[in-house]
Amino acid sequence: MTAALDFAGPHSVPGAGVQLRDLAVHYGDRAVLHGLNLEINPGERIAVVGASGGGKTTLLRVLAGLTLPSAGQVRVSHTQASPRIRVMFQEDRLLPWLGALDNVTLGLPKAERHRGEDALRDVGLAGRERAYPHELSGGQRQRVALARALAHRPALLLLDEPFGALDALTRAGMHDLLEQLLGETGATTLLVTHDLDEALKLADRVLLLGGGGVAEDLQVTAGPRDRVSLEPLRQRLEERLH
Ligand SMILES: Nc1ncnc2c1ncn2[C@@H]1O[C@H](COP(=O)(O)OP(=O)(O)OP(=O)(O)O)[C@@H](O)[C@H]1O
Repeated sequence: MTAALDFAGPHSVPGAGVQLRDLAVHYGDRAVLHGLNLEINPGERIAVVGASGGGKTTLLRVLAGLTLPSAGQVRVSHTQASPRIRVMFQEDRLLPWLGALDNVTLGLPKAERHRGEDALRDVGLAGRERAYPHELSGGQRQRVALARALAHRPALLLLDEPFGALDALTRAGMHDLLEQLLGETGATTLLVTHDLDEALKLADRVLLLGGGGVAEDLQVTAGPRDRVSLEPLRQRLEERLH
């Protein structure tokens, strides 16, 4: 009998720490990010919000190693020499010619492929291992993408508007699922979102990007995450956003 979450529990990988010092990213002569300093503790769950074009995706891409900074330092520290970093995008980015299970285990070392079925079960897709992406709904495809990210046991999990293309109901279900699964992994998580409710539900700390750097760095206090308790935080973020 395997544990409910094979990628969690005593064998889960601890989260990575992240340090950014004086980070700058220029596109041509335009500085999208500049003088950005940020420290993320291992296992923290961060949401990044901010005006459109403010550099949220750029920050995520720098952490993923997909965009090279123009200046500054990026450090991802971990007990392992090469901590795994996984990214989940708004589009599922599944390979259409592979079934769900093969999509999840793609790129996993042979000895770790057994985790694929457990991961699919944990996202509610037991029995759909052989289904091709075109046979699944948008929400189910994002579940496969989530299973794929988690089956790799990342030390750093980067989520770029992962539910942005889903309808409200499916999205709410994905929030519950992600909240549960993140609680069971040690991964440090950075979620880029336009949705303040999503940010306040899933994160311990919300960063508002603005003016090229971190304009607000707000801790989401422990306790019930109901609308009333979160209202002051939400208002502060709303004011800064508009
Ligand atoms: N590869 C690129 N080349 C040139 N400009 C780019 C490139 N990638 C992003 N930009 C520009 O940099 C700015 C920041 O983009 P980024 O996608 O990081 O912002 P964002 O905060 O994620 O925006 P949104 O909320 O709309 O997704 C935008 O003006 C964008 O057009």
